[in-house]
Amino acid sequence: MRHATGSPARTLAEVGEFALIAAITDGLPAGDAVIIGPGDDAAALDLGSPVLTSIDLLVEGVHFRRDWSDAQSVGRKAVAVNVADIEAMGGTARAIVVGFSAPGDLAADWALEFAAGLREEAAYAGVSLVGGDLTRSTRDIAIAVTVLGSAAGPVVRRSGAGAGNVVALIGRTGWAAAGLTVLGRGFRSPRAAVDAYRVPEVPYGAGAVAAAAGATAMIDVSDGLLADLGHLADASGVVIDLRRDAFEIPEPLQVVSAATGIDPYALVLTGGEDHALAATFPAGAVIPAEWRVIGTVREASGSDEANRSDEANRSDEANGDSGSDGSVESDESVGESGPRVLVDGTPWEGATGWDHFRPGQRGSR
Ligand SMILES: Nc1ncnc2c1ncn2[C@@H]1O[C@H](COP(=O)(O)OP(=O)(O)O)[C@@H](O)[C@H]1O
Ligand SMILES: Cc1ncc(C[n+]2csc(CCOP(=O)(O)OP(=O)(O)O)c2C)c(N)n1
Ligand SMILES: [Mg+2]
Repeated sequence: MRHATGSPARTLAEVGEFALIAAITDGLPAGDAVIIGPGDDAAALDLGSPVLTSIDLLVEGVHFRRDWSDAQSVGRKAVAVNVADIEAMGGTARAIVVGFSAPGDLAADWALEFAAGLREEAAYAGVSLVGGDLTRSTRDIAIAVTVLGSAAGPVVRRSGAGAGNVVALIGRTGWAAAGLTVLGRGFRSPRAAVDAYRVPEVPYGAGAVAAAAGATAMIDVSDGLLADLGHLADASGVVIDLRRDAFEIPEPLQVVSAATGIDPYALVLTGGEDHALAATFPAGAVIPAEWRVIGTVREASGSDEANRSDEANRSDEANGDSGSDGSVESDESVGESGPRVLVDGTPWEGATGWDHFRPGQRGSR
């Protein structure tokens, strides 16, 4: 793609908006859902129905840093985190539109490598890039990806979990948080954890398989397993009880835990950004291959119900908010407000996941 913008050292201001659009869209492949791709006032798609759509933003300094992630990884992540939301509905992502905003002095190469990352992950995930928008920003890079998808069967909501269901998980948890933690402390290893932070390994295709297998509720794990299952439990009006011994601590997480003193279970249970899928299935359902049963669903008691939308049971421990001083903040506010997600029958003390506007929760830059 570099040919369209000339020398790699050129800035966006030198390249200009339309040459950059041309460089991004030149020769883009289009899937069979695409009627009109980039280049007109809107794209046209034939998705059948229903159409699933979702958007996620990636903001420099909040979701990524240019010194921690290369542009191609940021492009791949921008696609992956969005496709994960369609997976979590039991659907199949078909198309994305991408908003990209960057300062004029950004190296054009960064934008082109970002676009290459978009293409790479889009091809891998089976989605077509059908449009977008470019603007200049005053300082930081911001990316907004909207994804469109279709569902062959009924869509799987967060609200369908019932007492007696089993809870199952596919994909990794804790890896990205482990990577973010070490990057926050100035290290680049273990490499597998840092790579997981840069680009999540989304279990593409697993959402539709879970839907076909009768999943009653589903969510992707962006903020942290306990936090996201809390959203699902909240929407379903149930309590989820996880079994700690259902979780193995993979080797890179053992290394990060040993080096930092962070509880490896805090990483696995509360670390965000791996975009695993968590779903509930009826008791006795055949759980699809590669899903691991991690817990059960039970009825909310009266006091649980009264506190249905109370999210006091959360904080930020495993999301790499270890600060430059290396300290880990925790939240003691679990208590009278019955938490909706338990571990071995007990409320989790402290971190359940990431909350952008929580005091002390921040992306560093
Ligand atoms: N600015 C907004 N306007 C309308 N809906 C929003 C906005 N922000 C979030 N939502 C909706 O709130 C729900 C939860 O958002 P979020 O936690 O970001 O979901 P996810 O983790 O799946 O990306 C989603 O249905 C999302 O579409
Ligand atoms: C530089 C940097 N600091 C901190 C983080 C950690 N972080 C940022 S957002 C986030 C949670 C997931 O992002 P969000 O925008 O909430 O995704 P959504 O739930 O909407 O899918 C985490 C763990 C990061 N990825 N990069
Ligand atoms: Mg979101």
